[in-house]
Order: sequence, then structure tokens, then C-alpha cells
Amino acid sequence: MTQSMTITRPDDWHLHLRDGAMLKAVLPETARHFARAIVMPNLIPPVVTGAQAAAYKDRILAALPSGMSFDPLMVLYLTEDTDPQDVAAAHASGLVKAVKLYPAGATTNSASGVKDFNKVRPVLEKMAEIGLTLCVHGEVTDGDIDIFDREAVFIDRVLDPIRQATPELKVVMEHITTKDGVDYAKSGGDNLGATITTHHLIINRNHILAGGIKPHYYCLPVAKRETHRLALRAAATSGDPTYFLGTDSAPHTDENKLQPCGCAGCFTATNTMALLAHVFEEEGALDKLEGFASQNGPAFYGLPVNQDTITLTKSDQATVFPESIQTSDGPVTVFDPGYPVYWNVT
Ligand SMILES: NC(=O)N[C@@H](CC(=O)O)C(=O)O
Ligand SMILES: [Zn+2]
Ligand SMILES: [Zn+2]
Repeated sequence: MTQSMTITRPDDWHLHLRDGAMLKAVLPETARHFARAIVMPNLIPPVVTGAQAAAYKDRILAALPSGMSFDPLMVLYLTEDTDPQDVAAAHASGLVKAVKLYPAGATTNSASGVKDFNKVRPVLEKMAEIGLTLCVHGEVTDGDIDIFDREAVFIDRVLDPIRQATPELKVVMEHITTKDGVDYAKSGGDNLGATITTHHLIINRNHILAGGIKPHYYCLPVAKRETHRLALRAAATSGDPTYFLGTDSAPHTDENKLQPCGCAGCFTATNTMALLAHVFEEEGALDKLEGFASQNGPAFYGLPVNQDTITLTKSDQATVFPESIQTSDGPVTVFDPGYPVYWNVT
């Protein structure tokens, strides 16, 4: 039996496109299904100024294969030296849709991030005034905090104080991985949203560590125990507009993943929509997929929903996804859920 579902074309509210050869290889994987994406600025060097964001946007559009359309929504990387006036100008011109806060050392290419949160107060106040969204990688970096607790501790020690001090600031808790994140996002009112990745709906920490270590399941924030995965699934499929899709598709070459000290990130751009259809069907919530992937994000960012659609089809045969995509820097492994999936974008 074939089952089909047509939904408004989705957007990805948290995506890594990288640069150069990697950008060229991964961009079509996203543009095939998604109309827009919030493009993460953690390049080396990071995308800090409006001028750097404009140049990066040009490189993205130049890498887009002819015949494909895609609208990259640019993000500035917040540093302790970020100039509030530059941020305001980049916002006023329509170029920049968010500013990203990385606690220094929290994740891939976060060395230029924030150590002293007081130093970025003037930028946050300016953003609150002009209605520009702050996207947050929500993990503390103190070495004495257990890696599985870093999100919950960040909410208490960093995020809540920022929000108390600047209640008008719009904040997106990126890639939440805990029930604590789900609950805090829900309690936050219209100014607070949260993205949820595809892979955190599928794997818990056992998938990474039990029965042999699986480097391709290692990402940050690291997947937590099963109760948290279930809380994420309940949130994503609830229809609550607080939660929306940010795949955090984060390509690294296999060479960089398969190291004694391997990179964090799951590459899900290729099969995200098929995997989400599988997950939402399992939860008896296929009717909530369009809200999560195509409506709640634009509503939070104050943007129109897309005009066109995609169709997802379920067939009797398991969908064959590529194991990896090729880049001139080497292969990038596509996230494998570990079970057959019968959905695909057709
Ligand atoms: N999610 C990850 O594991 N990695 C991301 C960085 C990030 O989003 O934290 C990356 O840039 O590789
Ligand atoms: Zn992150
Ligand atoms: Zn990310």
C-alpha cells in the first residue's frame, strides 16, 4: 500500500553548510527539500560581522546548483567584541535573521565564543530593542560539570539569568536534548522557542555507547538517556508552536569523525524528512509534522510560510539512502537510524 502526504515545503532552523568543497557537496542535500535555513556561522574564522555574513551568503548562493532555489538566512557569531551597531545594521538591511551565542569551548569551532556573559550585555540589549533573535548553544563548558548535565546547568546558570535581565529578547534554545530543555522552553512564553534535531528523536546515549562505540552518532549536545528522548518526541509531535525543526545537520568528513578525538556532528540533511515522517507516524502524529517542519519556525521568526509543497510517500520497499555523500575532502557518512524507513520525499 502506498501512502502519500503533501505538506508546505519545510525550512531548517539550524543548519551547518560549512564552506568551500564541503559547502558545494552538502548544499544540494538541503536545498532539495528545504526552502530556507538558518545557517550556522561557526566557520574558521567565524562569521562575526555583517560584511562577513554578506560574503558568506554570496558564497552559498554561488555554490547552489542551477535550477535549485534556496534562501540562506544568515546568522552572526557573537563574540565579546561584537559591535551592537554592526549587528543592528546587518539586521536593518534584512541580511541577518539571528545572532548565535556559543559559550567558548562548548562545541565545534566555538573558541571565539563568549566567556564572560556580561561582556555581551550591550549587544543583547540592542537585539531586544530591534527584535533580533538570539540562538543559543545551551551547554556550560566548566570541566567539572558532567557532560550529560551541561544543558540543564546552562539553563539555570546562564540562560535564565539572561532572560530575566532581558525579558524582551527573543531566544531560540538550539538542539534541545533534555526534558529540562523541553520544560523550560514551554514555560517561556512567546519570546522563547526551541529547535529539535531529527537524530535526537531517534537515538539515546545507548545508541552511541552500547555494543561498540558509534562515532557517527556522536554530536553535541550529546544524546541523553531514553526518558529525555521520549520527552523530545512528545514535544516535537505535540503541535505546540514552541518547538520546531532545526536539523543541526553537521557534516564532517569520515576522516575527521573516525579519530581518537573525533569531531561532533551528525549529517542528516539527506534523509531528515523521511526519518521525521517515520518518527511522527510512530507517534501517531503525522498530522503534526507540517507544523513542526514548515509552520512553527516561520511563525517564531515572523516570516511567511513557504508557498510550495513537498510530498512524502510511504512504500512497501524500504527506502535506500546513500551511505555517504562524496566531497573533494572525502566522504561524509549519512545518518543511519539503524532500522528500515519506508518513507521518502518523492
Ligand atoms: N552539533 C554538533 O555536534 N556539531 C556542530 C556544532 C553545534 O551545533 O554545536 C558542528 O558544527 O559540527
Ligand atoms: Zn550547537
Ligand atoms: Zn549546530
